[in-house]
Amino acid sequence: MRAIRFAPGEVELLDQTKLPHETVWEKFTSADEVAAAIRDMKVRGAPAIGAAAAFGLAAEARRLQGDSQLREKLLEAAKRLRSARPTAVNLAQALDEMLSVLTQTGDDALADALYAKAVAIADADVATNRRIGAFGADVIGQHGGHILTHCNTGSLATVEYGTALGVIRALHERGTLRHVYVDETRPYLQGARLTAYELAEEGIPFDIITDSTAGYAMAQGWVDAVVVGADRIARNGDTANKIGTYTLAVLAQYHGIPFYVAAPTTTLDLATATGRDIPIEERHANEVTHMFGRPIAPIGASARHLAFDVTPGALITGIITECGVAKPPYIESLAEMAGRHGA
Ligand SMILES: CSC[C@@H](O)[C@@H](O)C(=O)COP(=O)(O)O
Repeated sequence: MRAIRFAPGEVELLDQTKLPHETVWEKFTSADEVAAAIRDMKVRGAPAIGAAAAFGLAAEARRLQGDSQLREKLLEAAKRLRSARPTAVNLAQALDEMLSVLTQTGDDALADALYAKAVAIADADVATNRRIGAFGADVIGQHGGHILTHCNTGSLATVEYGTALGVIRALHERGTLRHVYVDETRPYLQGARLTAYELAEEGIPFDIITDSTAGYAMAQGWVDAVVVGADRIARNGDTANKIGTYTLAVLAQYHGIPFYVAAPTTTLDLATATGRDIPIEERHANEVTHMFGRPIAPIGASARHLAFDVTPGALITGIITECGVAKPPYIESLAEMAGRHGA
């Protein structure tokens, strides 16, 4: 399953706000259109927004071909794409990679070179996720086959296969997965709408649970391990991920259940010392007070929608990357993973 299709000068995104009941592809031919799609969460998930932004910038270069201010305009477009969502570092990371092309290529070849770079970013993501899946299945398979996950980290959140959901897919492929508990993930319901959709397509057994059921599920012994994705991982292992992840990690520790993060090394932000320095996106309160455009709270009720929280590295059993599984102390093991990636 893929939610991103591309060709020179355009990128098509499967509108994730409409899944699972409507399958609507939208075509974009400019960076600003893609930035809006990222902001509106038509495409979401850290690696997926990185890849979408890369194709958005490539499309912009083709649209502006022949413009005397091509480079300045591309730099401005990259800024607007970068600010579409602030927490997922993959977005900035993919754009930095794209902009590195500008210094190596003349104007005439820029559109082709940027498109080729975007394709390389997308292809690398798929290969990376397969490796995360294999490392993750090795380590999580030891704990048992009942897994709890949060948000959506699958093919829809990446280019294909997924990170935490890639681990779950790999466990299923090996025949060791027994059951998945899927947090519904208020308020955008990425678990209930998107993860459930992907698991159903694969024939993987699962139950959706409300986010607040996780503690009871753990206390009942239903959960052998938790695996989640990440939007940004600081140098010390502190991990920003979908709001509610921190709560799960605290619950997992209380119940003695291993808690894993699965993420590509492109989600590591070693320039950021701790989770305190990670920018946390706050989205419109309407997303909490309304559902599918209809009010569920008193009109005018005040609300806050923090899209992510930060789980301290101390609560994380291991961070599964495509270069291996980092274990505490993360200051050392994450630097080693980044080094292996660069090697
Ligand atoms: C492989 S996706 C990893 C994370 O991006 C994912 O867990 C998550 O928090 C997504 O948040 P979203 O707000 O849906 O973009």
